[in-house]
Amino acid sequence: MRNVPTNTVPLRIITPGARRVAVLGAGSWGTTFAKVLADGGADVSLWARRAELAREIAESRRNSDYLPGIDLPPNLWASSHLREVLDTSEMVFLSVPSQSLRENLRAVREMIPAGVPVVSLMKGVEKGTRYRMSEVIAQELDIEPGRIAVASGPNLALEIAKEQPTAIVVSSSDPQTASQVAVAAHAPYLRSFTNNDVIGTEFGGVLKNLIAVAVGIVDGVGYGENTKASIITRGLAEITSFAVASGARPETMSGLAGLGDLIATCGSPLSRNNTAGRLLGQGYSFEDVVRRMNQTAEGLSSVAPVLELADGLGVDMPIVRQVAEVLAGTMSPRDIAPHLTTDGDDLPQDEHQR
Ligand SMILES: NC(=O)C1=CN([C@@H]2O[C@H](COP(=O)(O)OP(=O)(O)OC[C@H]3O[C@@H](n4cnc5c(N)ncnc54)[C@H](O)[C@@H]3O)[C@@H](O)[C@H]2O)C=CC1
Ligand SMILES: O=C(CO)COP(=O)(O)O
Repeated sequence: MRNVPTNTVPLRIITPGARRVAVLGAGSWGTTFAKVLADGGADVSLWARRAELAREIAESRRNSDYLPGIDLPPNLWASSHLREVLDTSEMVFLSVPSQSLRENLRAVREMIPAGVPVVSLMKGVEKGTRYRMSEVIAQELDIEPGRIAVASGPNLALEIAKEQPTAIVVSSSDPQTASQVAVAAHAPYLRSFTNNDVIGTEFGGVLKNLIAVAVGIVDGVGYGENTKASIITRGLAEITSFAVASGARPETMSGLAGLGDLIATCGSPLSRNNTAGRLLGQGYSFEDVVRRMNQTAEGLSSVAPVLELADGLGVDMPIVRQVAEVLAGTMSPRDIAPHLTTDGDDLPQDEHQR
């Protein structure tokens, strides 16, 4: 990170008439999304946990640890003080690691302006409780579901920060909230769609991470495109079964938040989940992988709660189960070929059977 003087006061630019939005979490996605919102015309305040990062963003318009080489726009301001960031905001976006969401919400509960939409940008499930992020938000902020939205899609942060065009879907049970958020969450390089399938949109983002870990594992082992394509295809069938059994619509899983994100995450070395899998496939232990990753790989935390949910739903998830075994060290990465592995009792299996 660049050294910036500590005795200067970052300036916040206020544009008359501009929408004022807050983003909590200044990692790669929170900062990129703050840029999207600012490029879409909003005045954005971004909360960074570390004061030196807030200062770097506000003064140098850079987040050099997470988004090296990216210039941030002048209407994006940052602070490490939650109250300053949330004050007068008309919309709040949340982008902290999923396992820390509940504690962060407890800290801001009293500061979020009444009646404003609250939007999850996160792709995880809470360990222990197995709640989706929108459920944690509803519980901790005690707000009606129609005020909550989730946004998901093929959204590798660094590509978007470089203004490479992509799309995202904003979902809420209240179509007005979804539209309001989608209007704010756009930029010349990011097109926002809407839907009202919150469960599918959220689970799409969670589940594709697990398939990306599996693809990373076989990549690390040295297997080629057939293996990866088979895992992606059977992975889509597996995550669709899970999501539909949870109440999602199947078409959401073939949309941006499902198939779209699956392709992006499974195919890119920028994906942290894919990278974590590749390290496992190369023989690193789970502990080594966690030590080497200095960014959030949500899939590693979501495996256990997703499998617990699958058990309750009676849905078989062979790929995710084998990822769990590799993580636990009870299966060699070389043996992960979930589309091929069977005890033989259930052959032949109809490809379209769920
Ligand atoms: N990076 C990406 O391309 C995308 C990420 N996401 C999702 O966004 C969420 C955030 O991930 P990233 O920004 O990528 O992670 P990151 O690892 O880049 O940044 C996480 C940020 O949270 C901070 N943090 C760590 N522990 C915290 C705590 N206990 N309380 C508050 N802040 C804490 C870190 O200091 C860091 O600034 C995840 O759920 C991820 O799945 C969604 C779409 C794209
Ligand atoms: O969600 C993402 C892309 O849509 C980012 O994936 P990773 O968290 O694996 O980097």
